[in-house]
Formats: sequence, C-alpha cells, structure tokens
Amino acid sequence: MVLEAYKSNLDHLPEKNQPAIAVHQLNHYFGHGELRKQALFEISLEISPGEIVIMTGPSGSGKTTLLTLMGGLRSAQDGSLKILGQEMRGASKKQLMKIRRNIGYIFQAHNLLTFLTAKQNVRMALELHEEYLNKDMDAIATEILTAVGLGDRTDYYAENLSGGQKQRVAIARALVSNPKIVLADEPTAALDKKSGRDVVEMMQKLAKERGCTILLVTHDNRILDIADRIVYMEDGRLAEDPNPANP
Ligand SMILES: Nc1ncnc2c1ncn2[C@@H]1O[C@H](COP(=O)(O)OP(=O)(O)OP(=O)(O)O)[C@@H](O)[C@H]1O
Repeated sequence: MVLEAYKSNLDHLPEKNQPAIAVHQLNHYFGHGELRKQALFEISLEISPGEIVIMTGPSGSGKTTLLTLMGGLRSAQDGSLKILGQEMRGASKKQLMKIRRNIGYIFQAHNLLTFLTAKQNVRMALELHEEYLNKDMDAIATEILTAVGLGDRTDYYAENLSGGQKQRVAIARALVSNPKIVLADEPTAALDKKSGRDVVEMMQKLAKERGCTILLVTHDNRILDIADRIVYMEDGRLAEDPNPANP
C-alpha cells in the first residue's frame, strides 16, 4: 500500500515545478568517536529537471561524497536530500532501490563488463527494468549505441574498444532506460582532449533530447561550457561559481 502510494507519487511527479534534486542543510560525517570527521557542511542546492550542472573544486573537497549521497549509494545522515521528490534520509531499502532505477551512473572507470559486447553491456541496464522485458532490447541497445557513434561496434567486446569508445558505451548504458537523472563522476578523466570533448557533447545532446537532469563532477576545465550552471565545492562547502565563463 505504502509502496503503491509512493509509486503513484513518482509517476505523477509535477516535473516542471519540482526540483529533480533538492538538498537542504546537508551535513555528512565519516568515522566515529575521536576519528569522526565532517566531510560536508550545510550543503544546500536545487537542480531543476533537464538542467546540466557541473560541480568542480579541489581534490578532497567532498564532491564524490555528495554525488554518492545523491545517487542513494550512501545514507544521508543529517539535513534533507530529496531526489525526484523522495526524501533520502531515513528512506527504506525499497525506496532507495526505486530511486536508483531512475538514475544513470557514469564513473571514471566506466565499469563495463569486458567479457560482454558493447550491446550486451547496454542491454544489461534494460534488463533491470520490467517495462523493457517484453520489448526488443537488442534493438533499443543498438539504437542508442548508434546515437553515440558506435553503430559499427555493437558486437565488439568491451575489452577491444578504446578508452573513449568504452566511455561512450558507459554513457549509452546510463541513458538507455531514460533515467530522470544522470550522475557522472570525472567521466573524461581517462580520456584525451578530443575524446573527452566528444563524450560530454554526446551526453549533453542525449540528455537534452531526453529531458534528463545531469550532475557532473569534473576537474576538466575544457568541458565547463556544456553546463547550464557551475557550482564549486571547497572544504566540504558549496558555492555558486561567481564567474563560470572564466574558470
Ligand atoms: N570512506 C571514507 N572514509 C573516511 N573519509 C572519507 C571517505 N571518503 C571520503 N573521505 C574524506 O572525505 C573528504 C571528501 O572526499 P571526496 O572523495 O568526497 O572528495 P572529492 O572532492 O570527490 O575528491 P577528488 O576530486 O579527489 O575525487 C576527504 O577528506 C576524504 O578524505
């Protein structure tokens, strides 16, 4: 009953008015007792549906911690964190799972299964969603791989693809089920300048076509221009970049 109510809450989400991500006074701590260390301090941030936000800032400033909290990959401890209207603090495992199905994840180490083909890697993401089980998942996987420029590589094993191609497969895999949110952590870190640029432009294009919200963590100044907005993290605190055109 509760789950049903929650499902209908998600299905009828007033997307235009409600932020995709709403963070309010979020604190996060690692360790216990004397070793307890605060990593995030009073973070507040709202991201609208369809918005592309880049988070940047020095190493160790808390970017990955915040991203994994938003992805429901670690538990929110203090403050409020709403993803697609669902409060993540105190959420049940079921609620977290439901939210995770609406999120695509792209990490630096693309995490492809190297013994599967590009198409099989993308298909796996669809198999997690009941609504695709009766559909032609191979055709859907092929379509998105073509959209990221890999139409002629669908049957290549991931281990035989270049770094840039693997990252494009990871993008196809993250976006194939039309997630409402994509969280990307340093998606260009392992790529040369041209491949990095291609990959983020691909993400930007697919996200805009599909109305998907993107939060992307990067140190890569060359890709800041794809963002609608840039936020800056330092020492666990967040600030809107005062001058995003000249990082
Ligand atoms: N599992 C953990 N246990 C203890 N401390 C942690 C843990 N994960 C992160 N930290 C600490 O929290 C702080 C923020 O780390 P985080 O990885 O979020 O930073 P970051 O901005 O993503 O850094 P980078 O750009 O290097 O990835 C750092 O001081 C880090 O040492």
